[in-house]
Amino acid sequence: MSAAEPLVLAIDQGTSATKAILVDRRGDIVAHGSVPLELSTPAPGWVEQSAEEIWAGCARAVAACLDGRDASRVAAIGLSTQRESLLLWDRATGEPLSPLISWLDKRTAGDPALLRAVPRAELVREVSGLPLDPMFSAPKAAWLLDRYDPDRRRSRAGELCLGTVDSWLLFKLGGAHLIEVGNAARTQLLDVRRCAWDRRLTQIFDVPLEVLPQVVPSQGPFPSTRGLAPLADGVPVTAVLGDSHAALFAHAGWTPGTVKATYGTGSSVMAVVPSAARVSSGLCLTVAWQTGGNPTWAVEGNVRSTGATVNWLAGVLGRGPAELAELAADSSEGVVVVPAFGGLGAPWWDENAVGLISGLTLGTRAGHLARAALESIAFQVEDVVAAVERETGPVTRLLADGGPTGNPVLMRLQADTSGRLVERALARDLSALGAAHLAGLTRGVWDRAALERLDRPRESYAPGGDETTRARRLAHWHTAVRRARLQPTSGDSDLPPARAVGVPHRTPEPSTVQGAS
Ligand SMILES: O=P(O)(O)OC[C@H](O)CO
Repeated sequence: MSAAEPLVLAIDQGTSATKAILVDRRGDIVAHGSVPLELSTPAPGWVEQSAEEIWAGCARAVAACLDGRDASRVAAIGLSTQRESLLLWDRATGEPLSPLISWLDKRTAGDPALLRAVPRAELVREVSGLPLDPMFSAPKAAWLLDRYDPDRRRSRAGELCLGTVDSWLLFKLGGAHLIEVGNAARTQLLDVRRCAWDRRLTQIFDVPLEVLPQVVPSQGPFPSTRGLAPLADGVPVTAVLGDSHAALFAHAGWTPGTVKATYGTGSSVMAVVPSAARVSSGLCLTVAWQTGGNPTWAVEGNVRSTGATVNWLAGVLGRGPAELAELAADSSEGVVVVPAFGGLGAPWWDENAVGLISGLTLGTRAGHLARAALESIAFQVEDVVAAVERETGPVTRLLADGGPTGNPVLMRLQADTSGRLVERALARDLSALGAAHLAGLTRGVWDRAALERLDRPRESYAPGGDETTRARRLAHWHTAVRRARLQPTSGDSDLPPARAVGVPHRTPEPSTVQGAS
């Protein structure tokens, strides 16, 4: 390393792009690089990405970020990655045998790999902290092995490697087959309390232990860089975090009581909890990170469609997503959009919920629909925050990050809908920043006190309106959610059948998850 002030490089490998940032000792982002990433949808419900393209994208993002910079000043590297997505590769050749099956992929809904776990759903949930859902890695692992190693012979012989994106990048960097514990906690194969693979879960999904990576704490040890020009080989990777976990870390959400919401295609609401006690059925229990030997647990609720709803409606109306906020009327005039495009995630976890628009009249205009689409984001996030509040106690402020938070209409709506102070992070790329913060901490670029003091600029939105109006609006939303979750009765036999059933979840009744509403 040169004598000049050290810099930390962070790579955020996400679903739609790979970003790299360079962070100085004050915590300021001094350079960026970004490379878009393709998704392919070869069959209905299938979503794949190319593992080699992901690796190439990381290299290009790093090169773009370091362009014109002194690469020898990079003292440490942090990785933040999309989670749950999974691929299979050959250990000896390092060649991917499969594409990366995205977390968005629903191919395992109704597949034997997932259905054989249904009778053990309660055990799976208790041990892994996660409800059965095609989003998580375990059913993807079973699906991949059923195709590429049906008798599991090559898996048991140690010839194959299953891995999430962090595993893949670490393998490409240093040849070791590892997974960071927070990412492992999202596979549904980990005992979330012991932070170790669980034999009952691996048996349920028929995934031999030999094909799984070694679970490593969030500060490593990880391999150093190799082949990531213009970096010299040997720069240490000193932090790996799941992207949602990394955003919570960047918000300084290290203690119970701080709740963050990351807005993107979907949204993740997450908060650290004091212990790994059982959580309510609407939320997931996960490992936020493991530093200094101790795991920190968090509860998380994933909303499937937030930014995606805006993109969808903008497309339908022939507008750009940014125009939708300008188009939005001051009121939806009773129109409610329930964006259950692929069922509903937290806190409902209902595969069979259908997307709907309710409250249409002959007076409904595009502006009312635009308003209702934005409101659906605020309502869904609030449903999860209310569930988190039941686990952690009063939540008076909500820390927000992600692209859609740049929309002031949405942020004001969130504050008014939630009745909580919303504080939006002004820094871009919070997931990358969180990985940089932890990597710099591990490497001694800053100590804990200096990390706490780093500037975290925010913009605040105080809640407006009164409690009665808030409760009435939420009740109206929940009525529409109940309609979206309504199943046809046998008397509706002249109607087309409900779409293919995924996994029957035990879902909470609206009345039990509305909480304060
Ligand atoms: O790639 P993102 O930022 O949409 O995040 C994906 C999540 O990690 C999926 O759980």
